[in-house]
Amino acid sequence: MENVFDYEDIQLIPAKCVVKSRSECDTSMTLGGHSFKLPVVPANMQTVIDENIATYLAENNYFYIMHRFEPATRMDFVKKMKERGLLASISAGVKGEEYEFVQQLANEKLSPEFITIDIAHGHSDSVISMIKHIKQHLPESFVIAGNVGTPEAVRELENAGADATKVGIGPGKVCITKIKTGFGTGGWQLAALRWCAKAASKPIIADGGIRTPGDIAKSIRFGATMVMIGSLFAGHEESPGQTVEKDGKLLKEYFGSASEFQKGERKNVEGKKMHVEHKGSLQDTLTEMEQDLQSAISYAGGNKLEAIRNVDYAIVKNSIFNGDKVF
Ligand SMILES: NC(=O)C1=CN([C@@H]2O[C@H](COP(=O)(O)OP(=O)(O)OC[C@H]3O[C@@H](n4cnc5c(N)ncnc54)[C@H](OP(=O)(O)O)[C@@H]3O)[C@@H](O)[C@H]2O)C=CC1
Ligand SMILES: Nc1nc2c(ncn2[C@@H]2O[C@H](COP(=O)(O)O)[C@@H](O)[C@H]2O)c(=O)[nH]1
Repeated sequence: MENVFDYEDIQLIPAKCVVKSRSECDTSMTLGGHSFKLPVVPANMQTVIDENIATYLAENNYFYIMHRFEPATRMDFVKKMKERGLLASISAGVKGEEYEFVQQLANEKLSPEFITIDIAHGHSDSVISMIKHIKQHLPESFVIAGNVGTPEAVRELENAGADATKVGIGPGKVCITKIKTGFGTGGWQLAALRWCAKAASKPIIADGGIRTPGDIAKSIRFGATMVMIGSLFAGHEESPGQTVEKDGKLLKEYFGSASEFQKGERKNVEGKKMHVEHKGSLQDTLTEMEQDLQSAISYAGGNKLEAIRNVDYAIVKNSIFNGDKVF
């Protein structure tokens, strides 16, 4: 590992503008042969996405990944999305019952367009075996596997058949993996992304640690095809987390998928619960992200997302915020 840095340590360097208006800049991207408006996906967590949000995103050409924490509803969810002509994008784990679920989908000829294998330590035989199981029974599904934090892991999961890998162990806002285990990419997620992206031959999804819209552009610069975001999406009026009022201010609950709140027990806890500011509508945030990304593309000197991939950058260690509050 040579240079180690994170989002706040980097600034992208502007190139000459080639557009007359930022509205000319195109933020769309493709994954698995499907085109989406933004290279952004809300985290597959229970306080970030539910069926209503998934449907809204699918109807409006945004990528989504439904979480896996209400397993009994997944089959019906896939059916409903298919009946409406919408993309079905679900998550799976690696335990025994998940193998049966995949088999059941295959028996019913229900092939979700996207399946994300979502476990904490994705560089494992259990994930490799699940990738192979999905590819055997649902060969049409695009498989995203994770989470990982090393080039070796990216290569192994790709070789096992994963169509994309998800990078990020512990950079999340409600993550306590770093504190509980001493491991992860928390604090150097952007450098880990670059490290992994250099080894990847398929798309990478950068997962966790995004705190500002500018971090999306930085992720693209360092090799991400898509960026998964939890905390910035958890506070909307549509968000599934409970709304609470504190000192006259509206807040929304956001908890980790490995938190005691999610698990219902205090075992192998690697996540916590917090409250995030109530932010209004989800579409407002998506629109703001699109505009900020259009602006980023213009600073990169192009009119498409790809322009960001080649810009120069400066490492300005921990100096960006200088105590300023961005939002
Ligand atoms: N991105 C991140 O940094 C992290 C994300 N998470 C999220 O939390 C949720 C729960 O994750 P997870 O606990 O993996 O899911 P599960 O509870 O479904 O566990 C999946 C399987 O992997 C095993 N397992 C989990 N962690 C390890 C490990 N470190 N070494 C060996 N085996 C392991 C589990 O067994 P057993 O429980 O018996 O060990 C279980 O059999 C997921 O949504 C995940 O994305 C959790 C932590 C980090
Ligand atoms: N270590 C843990 N990571 C978790 C947990 N629940 C979710 N996550 C990861 O965080 C990101 C979202 O990060 P954010 O910075 O955008 O808020 C999410 O996609 C997961 O990968 C957890 O309990 N522990």
